[in-house]
Amino acid sequence: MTSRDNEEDAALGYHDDDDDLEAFSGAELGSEEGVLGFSDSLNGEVKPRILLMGLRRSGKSSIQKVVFHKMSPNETLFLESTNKICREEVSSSSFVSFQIWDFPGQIDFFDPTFDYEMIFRGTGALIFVIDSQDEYVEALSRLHLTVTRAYKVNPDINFEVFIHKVDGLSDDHKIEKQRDIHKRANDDLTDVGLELIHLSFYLTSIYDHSIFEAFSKVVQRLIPQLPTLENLLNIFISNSGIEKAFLFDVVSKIYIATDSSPVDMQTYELCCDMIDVVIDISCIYGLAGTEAGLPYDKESMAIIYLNNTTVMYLKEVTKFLAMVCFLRRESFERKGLIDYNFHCLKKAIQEVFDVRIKVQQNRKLLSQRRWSKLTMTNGVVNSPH
Ligand SMILES: Nc1nc2c(ncn2[C@@H]2O[C@H](COP(=O)(O)OP(=O)(O)OP(=O)(O)O)[C@@H](O)[C@H]2O)c(=O)[nH]1
Repeated sequence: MTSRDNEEDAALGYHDDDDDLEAFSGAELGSEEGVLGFSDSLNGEVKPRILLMGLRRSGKSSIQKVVFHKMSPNETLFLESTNKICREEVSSSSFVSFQIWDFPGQIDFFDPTFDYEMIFRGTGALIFVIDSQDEYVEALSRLHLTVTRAYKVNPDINFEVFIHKVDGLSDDHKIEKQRDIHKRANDDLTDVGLELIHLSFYLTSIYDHSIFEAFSKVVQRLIPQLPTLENLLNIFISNSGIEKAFLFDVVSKIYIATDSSPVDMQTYELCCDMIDVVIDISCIYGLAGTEAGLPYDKESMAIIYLNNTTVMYLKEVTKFLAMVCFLRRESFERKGLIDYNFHCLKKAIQEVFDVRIKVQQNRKLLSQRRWSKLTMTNGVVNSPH
């Protein structure tokens, strides 16, 4: 934990969910022969922060538990109200690596012990959850207050609004609610001359895949390498006769990149189901007796023939990432070509990671040099560690 973290903890009295962290221990960064090894170089990295905010009982903790802890939606009925800020590290891969802060219901911005400036300064995305099954007037005024405060401290935050619990609404009703919330929230910002602030809206529910899809978009916007990954996937599919390809984080089923053709919900759901099948079968029949963790490795791959002449193909990319693609049966006859192109794609992704690692190392070196200069001028010669 960095000194900055310690400072923040003291300011917040936050609570590190040990169990939660344990659940992710298998998904921490680590190097292993044959897989991308990122641990050393990224240890000193400050991870982008995602804040989960919203009124009490809007569904914040449920979202976190369902997406990152595989909790079944029904179990969330028994979740207790959060009364402290819960912070959790998610480090499934070098690309998907961030902290989630789950806030208890209302945050009092006027409480002097709550240093919101410090919190917003290091934030990458702020997710504001609105319960669509409830009256949302109060939620909208909270959203406005939160967004305007956060924007003043850090204008680079991505503001994401989850119109949540839409499972109880008809399709027409959903669209109507989204339009109304969108209009009111933007009108409020325009009234105070802050129309520059961009809010993104998502209709979500923990009872279907919409919450995973929305979270995927939130995470993607925090990945600086996204355009490069998209480009690589475009090149890959156009040279392999593939119709659609996704790069998935296997643990959370968040897709961190896809080619530039539009994503439809059904395709995304099929990919999630395929990952579940692969992991479930591997849990039962593979890797017996090995240490607990994800039964997913270099050999992991799966082919599913659908009854509409489409083939789904899953292959391991890194310890935590999988490529899932859709193609026609005729195209799959050239599996050799696809595998060769996949090999090139994997190498290219490795290079993207390597550049990131070099940048991180340079930053680390630079800060070490600055540190030693500082200690020398103070007449103390200490090692930075
Ligand atoms: N129908 C429906 N219920 C949901 C959904 N998400 C969460 N809930 C329910 O909403 C209730 C409140 O969820 P929590 O996750 O505890 O809400 P919270 O925002 O963390 O609440 P606080 O900790 O008090 O701030 C629970 O009973 C959940 O089962 C959803 O997508 N659909």
